[in-house]
Amino acid sequence: MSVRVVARVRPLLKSERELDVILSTGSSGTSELLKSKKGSPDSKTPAALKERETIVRIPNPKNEAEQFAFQFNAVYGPSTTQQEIYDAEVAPTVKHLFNGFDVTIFAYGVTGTGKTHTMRGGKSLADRGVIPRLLSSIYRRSRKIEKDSEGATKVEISMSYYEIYNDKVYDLFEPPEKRTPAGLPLRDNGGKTVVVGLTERPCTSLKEFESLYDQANMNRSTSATKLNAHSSRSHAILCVKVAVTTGECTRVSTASAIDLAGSEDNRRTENDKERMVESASINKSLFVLAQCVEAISKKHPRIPYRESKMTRILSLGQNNGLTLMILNLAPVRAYHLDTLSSLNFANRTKKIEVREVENEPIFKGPPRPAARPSGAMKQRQPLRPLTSSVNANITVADPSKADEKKPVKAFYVYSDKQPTKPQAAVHKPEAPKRSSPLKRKSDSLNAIPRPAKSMRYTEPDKQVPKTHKDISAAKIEELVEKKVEEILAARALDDSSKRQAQVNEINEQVQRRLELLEKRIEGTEDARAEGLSYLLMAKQHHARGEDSSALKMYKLALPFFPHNQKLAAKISTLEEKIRAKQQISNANKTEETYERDDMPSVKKHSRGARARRTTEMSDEEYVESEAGEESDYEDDSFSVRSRQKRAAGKSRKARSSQRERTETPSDAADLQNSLDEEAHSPRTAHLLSVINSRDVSQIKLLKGVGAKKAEAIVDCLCEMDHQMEKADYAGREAPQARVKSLAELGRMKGVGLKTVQNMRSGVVV
Ligand SMILES: Nc1ncnc2c1ncn2[C@@H]1O[C@H](COP(=O)(O)OP(=O)(O)OP(=O)(O)O)[C@@H](O)[C@H]1O
Repeated sequence: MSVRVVARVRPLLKSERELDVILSTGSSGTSELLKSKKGSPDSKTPAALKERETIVRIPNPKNEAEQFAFQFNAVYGPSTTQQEIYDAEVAPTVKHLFNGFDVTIFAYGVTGTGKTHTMRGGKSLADRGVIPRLLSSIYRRSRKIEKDSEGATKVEISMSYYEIYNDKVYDLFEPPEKRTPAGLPLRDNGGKTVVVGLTERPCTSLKEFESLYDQANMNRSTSATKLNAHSSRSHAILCVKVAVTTGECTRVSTASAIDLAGSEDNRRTENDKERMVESASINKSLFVLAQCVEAISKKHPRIPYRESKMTRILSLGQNNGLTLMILNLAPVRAYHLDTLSSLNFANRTKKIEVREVENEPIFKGPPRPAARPSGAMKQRQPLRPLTSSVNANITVADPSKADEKKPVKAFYVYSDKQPTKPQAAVHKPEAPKRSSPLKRKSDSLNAIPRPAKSMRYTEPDKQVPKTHKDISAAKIEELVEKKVEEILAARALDDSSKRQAQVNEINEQVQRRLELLEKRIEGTEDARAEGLSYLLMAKQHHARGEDSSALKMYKLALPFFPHNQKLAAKISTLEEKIRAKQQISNANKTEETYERDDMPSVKKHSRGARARRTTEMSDEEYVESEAGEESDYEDDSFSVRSRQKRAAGKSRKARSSQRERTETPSDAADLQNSLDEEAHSPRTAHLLSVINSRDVSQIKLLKGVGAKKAEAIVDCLCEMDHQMEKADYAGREAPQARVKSLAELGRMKGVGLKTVQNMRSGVVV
């Protein structure tokens, strides 16, 4: 069965106009624009909705007269309520979940198109999204099953909730302070990707779920961006495990509800540095997802799942069960290109075939008292060698026949007649034993032999006594126990302890090697992500015409892609461009100097006066406002003259503004002194670090600094680099120039001491 893809078009937001609606639905003859406003139901009644549209139309951006049509399993218009979309798309999957099928529901779309609204929804009953409604149905069905079976069937529900933020996995049931910088590792386990060390919380009622879920959502990374006041900065994955136990047979299935972060066009978001890094990571993972979908639909032998944690976890086309994708769309022109690319992505996704495989039931001994943990107890994913091993052999789920089958299956588990097939013991759904991250079928080209599992399997004396205890009540377990004891005794006779020590040693070595390998792989992935984020930032600087910053970013990206000729070419082109710009500006400066030297009013200045002039005249505001006036040339006497003018009391207004802008030598010295005193305060350190970051978006946030001044500062830093390279490094690449003191900052072109003080006063540490 292929992935079911439905589109949901959100209503217009307050800031959007009906005029800008470009999406329509229906066949070409009867196509109707999707433009109802939030809260104003359009002409469609719920009954009409049952006929369900399946086509979305969007104009060709290059030729508006033409339209592209995309067909999905269903299309929901702006007036569709949360209840309607749940009833039509999600409710039917609940019965499959209880029949042992895994269900995956994910929302995909550009930022601000309604993914979180669809998945989580609002607080009111009517606004509740897919997730709370799904949980409500699960609890209702559980109670019904338990009641109908008069207690013979028990349903246990537990859940884990985590986010993938900047390509790192964090447990949302844990407070952010407990997070480690590297996040939680992933492992492949029996064909499924599992997160190691994730908290799994038992959850017995809807109320309990709601409080857990709300609390966990507070740990989720969200921020305001220009396009969405509550933008999700991470992909959030909620896994609800449903275990239905009848007698000794347990069937476990999982519903995964995924709220993906939305792709972002950073030319529109105006993101700052931190948001930009998040955005780069979000865009990268969505790009990899698109590549995976493309590779699957084109039947490529290699699907690049491993290139991002999100795609590894989502494993589209690899997971069994039912998969539903809700494509969220905004109806307006501002999203035109993004919507088109989402529609193309969804169009490819709908062709992906998923195996509709039912999870096999797990055969257990009598339920243990600890099987249903209560309260907020933290339950790590358990190791269950027996259940999984038995599970691997079971074909009949009928509990009445279970007794007949048990001895044979249990015997299989611990018999040493089949030591060459250790996989049976390892292929269990919930035992997160270490396994190679290179295991996936699609990555088989890169796969390396993995002796680890067989080594682990041959540790019977570590596993068996625990399992003995677990199954000692049943007759069959006595048989198994006996058999195991016989085997152990035989091994003991055979100097088994010596062998065991060897096995342990090898096992540890293998484990260490695997860890090293994983670290190396994860390290490479992290490095690549970092490199990509530099590239993205470089592109964004470039697009804004900030060539110097773009060049810096490209240079920072270079070590991550050392053999990328395109990147090297880009860097040298930019260098050329900047050099040419500098030559032009130098030439202009020289011309200006000549002109000034030629002027009769220009006097030779004393050293102190010249320094003062630099200080006074370097303040950009001052230079701008006084441009063309006499002060340009009469600086040495300027402050004295202005005092004289003040005394004469002429044109007070004009002078008072001039007074504000003009520093007397002693004012400048005071200012300089106070800045020197503050030279090593945390505030100064922070200010200098912002300046030295060369990040225009950060610098422009400083008090009294606008975009232009910020860019001028970065340009000035780049010019300093250039001068250092020329003067001290004979044209070789020099380390980045840094501003080391406030005085130095004040000397920069277009800054000035007053500006520095202004900037500094606005810094909060
Ligand atoms: N079907 C809808 N009905 C009413 N309001 C909606 C609907 N869909 C989205 N909205 C509103 O649109 C805004 C953006 O929605 P939401 O935060 O869910 O977007 P998102 O796709 O999750 O964005 P991001 O990827 O940035 O997290 C919110 O104010 C939300 O209330």
